[in-house]
Formats: sequence, structure tokens, C-alpha cells
Amino acid sequence: MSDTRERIATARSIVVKIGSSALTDLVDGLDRTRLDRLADAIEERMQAGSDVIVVSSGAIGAGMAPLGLRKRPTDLATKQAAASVGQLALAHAWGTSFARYDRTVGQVLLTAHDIALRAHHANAQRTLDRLRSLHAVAVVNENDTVATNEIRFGDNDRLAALVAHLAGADALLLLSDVDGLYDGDPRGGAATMIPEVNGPADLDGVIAGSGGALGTGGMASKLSAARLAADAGVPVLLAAASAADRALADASVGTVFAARPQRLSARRFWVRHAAETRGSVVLDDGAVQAVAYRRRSLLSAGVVGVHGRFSGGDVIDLVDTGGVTRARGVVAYDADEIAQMVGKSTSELPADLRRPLIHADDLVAV
Ligand SMILES: Nc1ncnc2c1ncn2[C@@H]1O[C@H](COP(=O)(O)OP(=O)(O)O)[C@@H](O)[C@H]1O
Ligand SMILES: N[C@@H](CCC(=O)OP(=O)(O)O)C(=O)O
Repeated sequence: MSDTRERIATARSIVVKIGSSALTDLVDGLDRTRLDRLADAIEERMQAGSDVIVVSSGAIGAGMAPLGLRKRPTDLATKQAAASVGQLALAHAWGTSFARYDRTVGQVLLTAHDIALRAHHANAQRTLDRLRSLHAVAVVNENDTVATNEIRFGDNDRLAALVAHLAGADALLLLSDVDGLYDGDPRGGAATMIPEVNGPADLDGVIAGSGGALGTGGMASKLSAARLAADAGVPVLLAAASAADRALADASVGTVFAARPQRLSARRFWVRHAAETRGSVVLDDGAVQAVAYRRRSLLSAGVVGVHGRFSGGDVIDLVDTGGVTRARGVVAYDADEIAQMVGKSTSELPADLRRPLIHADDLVAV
């Protein structure tokens, strides 16, 4: 067995994310039989000594039938209405299912904002910690009814990876309707499964397609969640929910993604993945090379434009002239100060504007 599978099989604390496609059905809504089988597998792992946090999608899927909706809604208001109906049913179903084992369930609803702001972040962390010490299972979902388009996590794969980081988990399991990562969407015909991903080279040529009729992010969101978890030092297993018993018992199924040997520091992780950005600066090619590949500080000479209203201390995006974000960092100046510095060499600047725009320690490539 590979090191990564071994780490997942023996992890002390695990986040298990279950996709909508594994829990709901377009016609019948929430599938309690499948949910019970998942709870059985999770309980067995808890009995064996691991702590488990569940990230459960399915609120929108579970809310569709009661509202007479036949297709997954695409507009924000109907999604929020469906989620508010479905979340109640979903939380109740998890509670009832774990009650068969006398196990108590706590519902935790989060938005991206909650992870981005340190004070909220600490609150969520404290709740998850205490639920764990009281032997209850936290069932987490995005707080869909207050999350607007801008602040949505976008998908629960990313939410689950952020929760794994927040909770200091040792492994992340993504359970879906597909049994692993393939080199192309298996719905499109012949595709080959990739059992292990140890770095970007293993993803060369892989086409990560969209999700099913009920899922949100598809494979692309699972890959970016796996990268986020890898940065946090957390190995990931992607497997079919129908194989949850084996995934949880010995990690012998699905695709595993190795964690990076050294996790990013908490500050760099936050800058790269969790912080909300307040604006951006546009860099010429030389500055892109310097910050993204040579880990240099950002100087005003390489900046060709500035967007947004940000202040010193905010996190901003560093974009190339094609509009692609290449790095993020904690900026030292306000946007209007930077507007006066654009394109100037350090010697042309007044003495109080001669520090780098972003120090190398506060910068991370994306
Ligand atoms: N390269 C790929 N490998 C595996 N599955 C893929 C790939 N590209 C697209 N998919 C599709 O992604 C789907 C899973 O994503 P999604 O529907 O969002 O699931 P979930 O609801 O579990 O989050 C699978 O049903 C599969 O058809
Ligand atoms: N928060 C939404 C799920 C969003 C989502 O990411 O769904 P999925 O791609 O199935 O994991 C819900 O509960 O319906």
C-alpha cells in the first residue's frame, strides 16, 4: 500500500465530504438508504478511534421535490429557497441516522466569509473542536441562504478542504458518484482511472469535466480542492460514496492525492486560499517572473495598473497583462498611493514610498 493510502487509512482525524449526487436523486430527492449506509461506515471508523467531520451537500437537491422543482435551479433566489427547505430535511436525516448509534449530530453552516475573517474562523474552529470533544458529529454545509454569488464557496469540495485545514484534519475523503479520477470524463466514453496523484505531472493531459445534473463543481473543483488540501498538508482520497465502507476502512479504493511534504505556513495558506481579495495590481512580464517564479518582493517599477479600493494590509491579486491571477499578497500601501507609484523605479519615489509594494514574505504564487 502506498504511503498516502497508509496515511489516510490510519488518520486520527478525517473530514468526509459527501456530494449531492451521492445523497439525492432528481426525482425522489434525499435518499435515506444511501445516507444510512454512509453513516454506518462513518460510525464504524469512529468506533475504531478516529474523529470524523462530515461535510454534506444535498440541501438544494433535497429541497427540490418538496417545492415541485424538476430541474436543479440555476438562479440564486430559487437555489436559496430550495436549500432552506432541503437543509432542514438533510440535517434531520443525518440526526436520525446517527441516532441509531446513540450518536449526536451538530449542524454547522459556514460561508467563505467565515473562513476569511480570522475572528469568525476562530469561532467555527472552536465549535468544531468542542463538538469533537463531546463525541458528536459535526455536519457542515455552506450557509446557502445567506451566501450571495460573490461570497459563495462555489462548491463544497473547496469548503471541505478549508474545513480540513481549519480543523487540523489528517485526511480528507471526497465521496461522489464517480469511483475516482479519470484522464477524461468517464461519461464521455473510454477513460482510464488514475489511482495516485503525487504532483502536477500526474495531471498532465487529464481533462476535468463538469459535474452531473445534481452536482455543482464537477472534477475541476475536486482537483482544486485536492491542491488546496495538499498545501495544508492533508492527503485526499476521492472515491465513490457506494464504496464508503472500504474508503473509510482501509483507503483501498479510488484515487489518492499526496500532500506536499511541507505544508504552507498558516499565513501563506491564508493569503493563497482563504483571504478575500480587495483589488488587484497588473504586472508586466518581468515582474510576473520575479514574483511568481523567483519569490522576489514586488516593486513599483513592474506595476502597470491598479484596480479596486484597498488599503495597506489588505490582500490583493497580482494579475498579468492577460488578466490571469499569478500571485496574491498582503499589500503595504493604499490603492491611491500605488496609483502614484505605477511604473516608477524606487529612486524616483519619495522617501516614504520606497518600501516594496508587497514583501516577498507576504507573497504567494497561485
Ligand atoms: N476526469 C474526470 N474524472 C472523473 N469524473 C469526472 C471527470 N470529469 C468530469 N467528471 C464528472 O464529475 C462528476 C462528479 O462531480 P459532481 O457531479 O460535482 O459530484 P458531487 O456532487 O459529488 O460533488 C462525475 O459524475 C463525473 O462524471
Ligand atoms: N450547499 C449546496 C451544495 C453545493 C455543492 O457543492 O454541491 P456538490 O457539488 O454536490 O458537492 C447544497 O447543499 O445543495
